[in-house]
Amino acid sequence: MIKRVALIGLGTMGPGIAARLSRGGLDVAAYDVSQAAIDRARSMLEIAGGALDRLGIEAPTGGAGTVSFVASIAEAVEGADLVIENVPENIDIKAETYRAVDALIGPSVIVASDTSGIPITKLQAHISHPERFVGMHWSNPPHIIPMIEVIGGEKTAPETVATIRDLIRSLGLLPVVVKKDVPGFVENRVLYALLREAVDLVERGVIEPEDLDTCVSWGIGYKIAVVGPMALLDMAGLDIYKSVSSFLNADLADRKDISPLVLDRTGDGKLGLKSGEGMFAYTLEQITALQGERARKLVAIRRILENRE
Ligand SMILES: NC(=O)C1=CN([C@@H]2O[C@H](COP(=O)(O)OP(=O)(O)OC[C@H]3O[C@@H](n4cnc5c(N)ncnc54)[C@H](O)[C@@H]3O)[C@@H](O)[C@H]2O)C=CC1
Ligand SMILES: Cc1ncc(C(=O)O)c(C(=O)O)c1O
Repeated sequence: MIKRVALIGLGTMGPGIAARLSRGGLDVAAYDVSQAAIDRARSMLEIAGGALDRLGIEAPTGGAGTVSFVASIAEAVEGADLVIENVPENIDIKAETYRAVDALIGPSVIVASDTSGIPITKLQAHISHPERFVGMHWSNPPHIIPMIEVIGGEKTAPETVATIRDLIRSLGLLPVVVKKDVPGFVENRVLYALLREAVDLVERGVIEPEDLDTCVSWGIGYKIAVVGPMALLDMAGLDIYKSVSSFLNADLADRKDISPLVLDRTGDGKLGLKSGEGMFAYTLEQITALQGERARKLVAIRRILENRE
């Protein structure tokens, strides 16, 4: 049974994951190399807790778990049943983290990565018990989005996948087991197909960025939360999809490299909210307001989708 979790990496994803796991009754030992990240994570925990309250997510009968911030990987993994790695999406940084963890844990401890899409088979090569290594891909913001992908690599034992799937279920979340270890798994393959087309349309001057967002959010986005793509095909009619895809598929963006628009912005340090400018420019007040508004609306929509409103 999983009761104690070591969480390594407290950037964008870590604090929300810690908040959700502890609300579900687990004890989390959280570690980051950066003191600034730890300080930020402390305040994020409180904000995430507020969102969980508004979602009506209560602690189990045994009570909520704890979150403790610790000063080393060794302290984090001590007594842990599960290690969740949340360090940057860079195979070298992840591999170094696994090597550090590997030397400190017993063979029964499961190591999970929140990688956005590096194949699990590649990552598990850096650990001495690859059968206990698994992908556990949360979606941002992780304390609010209930779906989590579970991915086994070539050497992952089926029991490891089942343990993580059951843990997610026991927390009242929605596990989706991905059957093949393809890059990007499923969520990000679909998201990145959409993002490639969206960036391409803006880059080619087909539409302004603000109008692209209105089109996708109020068109596809609004309905896709209610009707998934497979059900959408049935509602539209497969005959329509057949006709449109017969001429449209050949015209869709299919670039294999990173778009010049994204390379230019990142080259200028324009990374989005974290740097104050990306596709759009933001003041500090706008960033705070935007994050609050995102949480408020996602909570409200989730309550409706769960038939709780
Ligand atoms: N940002 C997103 O929307 C999502 C990201 N992910 C994935 O989750 C992982 C983490 O992503 P983010 O939170 O966005 O990254 P981030 O860059 O915001 O945070 C990473 C954190 O790891 C820390 N770190 C770096 N090396 C470390 C080490 N050796 N030991 C301990 N801490 C270390 C950094 O100080 C930083 O606070 C990545 O694999 C990413 O692809 C998954 C779902 C969504
Ligand atoms: C742009 C982008 N990339 C990756 C992810 C992820 O799920 O890993 C997300 C997300 O929203 O969670 C994302 O927006």
